[in-house]
Amino acid sequence: MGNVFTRIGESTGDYPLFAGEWEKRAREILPAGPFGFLQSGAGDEVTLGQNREAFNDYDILPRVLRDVSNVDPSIQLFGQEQSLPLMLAPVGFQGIFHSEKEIGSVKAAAAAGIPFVASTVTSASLEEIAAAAPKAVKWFQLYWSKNLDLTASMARRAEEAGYQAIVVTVDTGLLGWRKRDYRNGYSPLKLLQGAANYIHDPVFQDMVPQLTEKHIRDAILDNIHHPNLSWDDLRFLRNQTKLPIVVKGILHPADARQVVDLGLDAIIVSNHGGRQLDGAIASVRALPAIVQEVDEAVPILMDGGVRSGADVFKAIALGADSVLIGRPYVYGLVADGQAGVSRVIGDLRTELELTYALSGVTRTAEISSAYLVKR
Ligand SMILES: Cc1cc2nc3c(=O)[nH]c(=O)nc-3n(C[C@H](O)[C@H](O)[C@H](O)COP(=O)(O)O)c2cc1C
Ligand SMILES: O=C(O)C(=O)c1ccccc1
Repeated sequence: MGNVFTRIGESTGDYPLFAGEWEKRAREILPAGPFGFLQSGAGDEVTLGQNREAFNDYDILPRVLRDVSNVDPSIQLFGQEQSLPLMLAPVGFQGIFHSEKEIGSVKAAAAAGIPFVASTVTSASLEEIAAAAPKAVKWFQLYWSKNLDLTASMARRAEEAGYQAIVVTVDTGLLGWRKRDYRNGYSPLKLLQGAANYIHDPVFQDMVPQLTEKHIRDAILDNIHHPNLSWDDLRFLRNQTKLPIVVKGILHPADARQVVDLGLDAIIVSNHGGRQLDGAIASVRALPAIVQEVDEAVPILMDGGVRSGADVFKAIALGADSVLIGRPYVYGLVADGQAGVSRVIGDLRTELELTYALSGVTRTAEISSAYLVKR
C-alpha cells in the first residue's frame, strides 16, 4: 500500500478529486435534465440528506501500534473474490451521462476487480455489457415486468450471458415523487432511454409486434410499474433461475427475515439513494437491526450515501459484508468515461486502505463493532 501521494503520483500525476468535485464537474458538463435526474432525491430530499448525515451517528475508535504495513481489503462473496468490499450499484440510463454508457463503467469495475451491477434499464444491452468485460464479476438487477414471461426471459438471458446473481429491486413498484424531474420536465423512460434490454428481448419482441418508438415506450411503461408485486412473485423467480437472488431495497428487519425464510440469498439495505420514499430511514441507520435479525444467515450489503473510506469502514463495522456506490461513480463517468470511473474507484480504494491502516486493521474480516462508538 502506498500512501496517497505516492499512489496518486505514480498512477496519474494528479491529486485526487473528491465526491463534491466530481459532482461539480458533472453539473458543468450535463444539461439540467440529466444532471437533475442523477443528483436529486425524492420529495424534499430529506432521506437523501440523511443517508449522508447518518454516518456521523458513529465515530471510529481506532487501535494503534499494530503492524499495518500490509493492508488487504479483499473479500469473498458468493465464492467470488473481490478486491474491495465495494460494488458499482445498478444505475440505469448511463447513455444520458456519457457516450461510453455502461461499457465504461463495467470496464472500470473489471480493471479494479470489483463487481458491476447492470440495471434492467441500461443503455447498452446486458449482452453487450457482458461482452465488453467477460472476466468481470457482474450481477443483473431485474426490474419485474408485469408480463411474467418477460421477467423470466430477462433472468434467463442474464444467466446465459454469465451474470452471477440476480438483484431484484423491490422499492420501485411506483416511481418516487421526483420534484426536480417534474420541474425539468425530464423522464428518461419517456425519451426512450434505457430500452436496450427490452428491445433485445425475444419475449418483448413478440409482445410488441411493431417496434416503433411509441409502442416500445408504452410497453416498457406498462411493464415496469408493478405495485402489486408480492413475496409470492419472488417464489416464482426462485424457480426460474439457479443464480443467487439478491433483494435490493430492504429497510425493515421483518422484511429481511422474509428474504431469509424464502430461501433467497442476500439483502441490499437500501432506500434507492433517497430517490423513492422521502422520509424513509437512512440506510446506515436501518442496517444494525437487519444485521441482528438476519444473524449471518445471508450476506448483507448496503448502499446510500457511501462517499468515503470511513463510510465503507463504518458500514462494515455495523455488520455489512460489502457496500455499493451509485452517484459517485456516475459523476466520474460523466467527467471522463471509463477513466473517470477508474479514478473514483482508485481514490476510494486508497482512502479505504488508509482508513484500515489508521484504524489498526489489515483485513476486512477484522473490522467489527469494537471499532465504532455511537456519538
Ligand atoms: C441515476 C440513478 C439511476 C438509478 N437506477 C437504478 C436502477 O435502475 N435500478 C436500481 O435498483 N437502482 C437504481 N438506482 C439506485 C442505486 O442502485 C443505488 O441504490 C443508489 O444510487 C445508492 O445511493 P448513492 O447514489 O448515494 O450511492 C439509481 C440511482 C441513480 C442515482
Ligand atoms: O431513477 C431511478 O432511481 C430508477 O431506478 C428508475 C427506474 C425506472 C424508471 C425510472 C427511474
